[in-house]
Amino acid sequence: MDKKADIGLIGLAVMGENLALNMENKGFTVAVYNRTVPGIEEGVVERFVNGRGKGKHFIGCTELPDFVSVLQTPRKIMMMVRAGSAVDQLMSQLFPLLSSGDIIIDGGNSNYEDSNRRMAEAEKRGFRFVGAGVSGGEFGALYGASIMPGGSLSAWAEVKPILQRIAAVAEDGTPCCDWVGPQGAGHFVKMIHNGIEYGDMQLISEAYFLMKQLKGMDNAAIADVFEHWNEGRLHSYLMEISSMVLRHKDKDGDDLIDKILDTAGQKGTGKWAVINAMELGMPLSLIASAVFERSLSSEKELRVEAAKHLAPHRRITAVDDPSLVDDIEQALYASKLVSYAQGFAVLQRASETFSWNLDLASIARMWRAGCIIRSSFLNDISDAYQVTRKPAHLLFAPKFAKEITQSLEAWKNLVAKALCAELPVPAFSSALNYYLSLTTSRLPANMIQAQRDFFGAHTFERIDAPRGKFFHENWTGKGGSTHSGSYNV
Ligand SMILES: NC(=O)C1=CN([C@@H]2O[C@H](COP(=O)(O)OP(=O)(O)OC[C@H]3O[C@@H](n4cnc5c(N)ncnc54)[C@H](OP(=O)(O)O)[C@@H]3O)[C@@H](O)[C@H]2O)C=CC1
Ligand SMILES: O=C(CO)[C@H](O)[C@H](O)COP(=O)(O)O
Repeated sequence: MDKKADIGLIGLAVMGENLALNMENKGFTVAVYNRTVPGIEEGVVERFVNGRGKGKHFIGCTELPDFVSVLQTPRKIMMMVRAGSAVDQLMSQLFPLLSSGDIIIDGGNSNYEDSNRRMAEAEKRGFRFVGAGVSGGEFGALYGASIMPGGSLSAWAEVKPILQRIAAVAEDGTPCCDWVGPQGAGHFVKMIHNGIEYGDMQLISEAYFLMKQLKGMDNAAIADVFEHWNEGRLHSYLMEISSMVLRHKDKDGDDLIDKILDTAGQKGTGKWAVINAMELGMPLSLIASAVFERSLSSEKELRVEAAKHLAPHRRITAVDDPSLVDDIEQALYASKLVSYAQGFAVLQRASETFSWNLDLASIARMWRAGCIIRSSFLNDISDAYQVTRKPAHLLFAPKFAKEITQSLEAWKNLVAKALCAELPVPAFSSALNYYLSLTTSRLPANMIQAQRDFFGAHTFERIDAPRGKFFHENWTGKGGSTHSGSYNV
């Protein structure tokens, strides 16, 4: 063999295959491996090396020992396989084959807690581990993705020249890949990215639904609006592809969108984002509404039954409302602000809780190109955090504070109109409720505290006593003075 490979890539499905091609195109020699499952998954490596990889600098391997042996040391092995047990299985197959200092990169959508554990397991054996969130889908993988690496810090210098070369490049020339932090920080950041992706997709779907149902617009007219919005502050990849989706015809010349079943799938990262936000005590309510709406959408048969039994007379009549499209634009932008503010607040809390020292401005910069949520708006978020005194909440950044207050009137009207027309807008309304709660200095939580103390002696704080001093009331005169602990979980 003439030359050893600069990097090895395991998993030749859509992401792995395209990342391998991207690496080779940037001048790296890449060893590729995919498992063989007799009778089910055979010949994957041969098909790739003799197909899209033909004549290029690939070393195809069908056995892991061969694959490991053709890599330059310290070895850099990137796995692009299904998250979960497949990653653990591969790592335990690799461990006996590796040498001290070798680096395993997990580029899949792994759970960050698994990455915490895997880094510890790899380091215990003298290896290094990088949990790298990768976003960009098929085309990002091929032409430039957003890559969020974290884990064993000493590995960064080794993997940086490759990961930054295959990353997308933002308009200012910066690669959309930088070191995120220790342990599973890279996968945590990718998880929040995906949660935000869920939120953006749900918001665009609600905008589409309102234009279709409440305004009676056809797909081409909605596509025109999306294209127009894409030239302004709502510019984003998801907005761009949504207009393309709306114009796409099937083989019969019909709009394909109208023939797609209304049940959304999900592979877990949105759900994890919400679970982990809850663990951290953070309100990620817009993303939660997007996850739950996907779950409800998948209950198609139940919804059809419910529509028949509970709302048999519902008829949505299109209204001639000249301001509706503008109101939707304002509601969409304001809701998007809420969603990103919530997502970044979770990142901030995770950074403090796990001592990760996340750089929020750098994370926003990494998401400006290559990834699914890429948009010009991320420049504004990066600017908001690139100041000496960071805002305690993204919505306090002067630009966003001004924009969200200016949108409030249209946003309220839109949500009210949608609900009065019996059209569901879970993300628009969740965002509005969050904004209203956030800006209400006295919420009715005093009632909840009183109820908790009444039934379980859970104690409460008083407005006329210092914070942290807890009281218990003998509400009925029949209880004792013993109270429960005042901890929060
Ligand atoms: N698709 C996308 O847009 C994106 C995906 N990702 C993540 O990248 C990773 C790869 O995704 P994608 O390309 O979509 O494909 P899949 O998520 O469908 O993963 C398929 C790959 O995993 C391999 N695999 C599955 N089980 C095992 C196992 N037990 N041992 C070894 N290999 C196994 C498959 O091998 P085989 O062919 O033999 O079945 C195949 O190479 C996933 O973690 C995904 O979440 C990240 C960003 C975007
Ligand atoms: O990571 C991604 C994009 O960033 C993947 O495409 C992911 O599969 C999307 O999530 P879901 O399948 O749950 O919609």
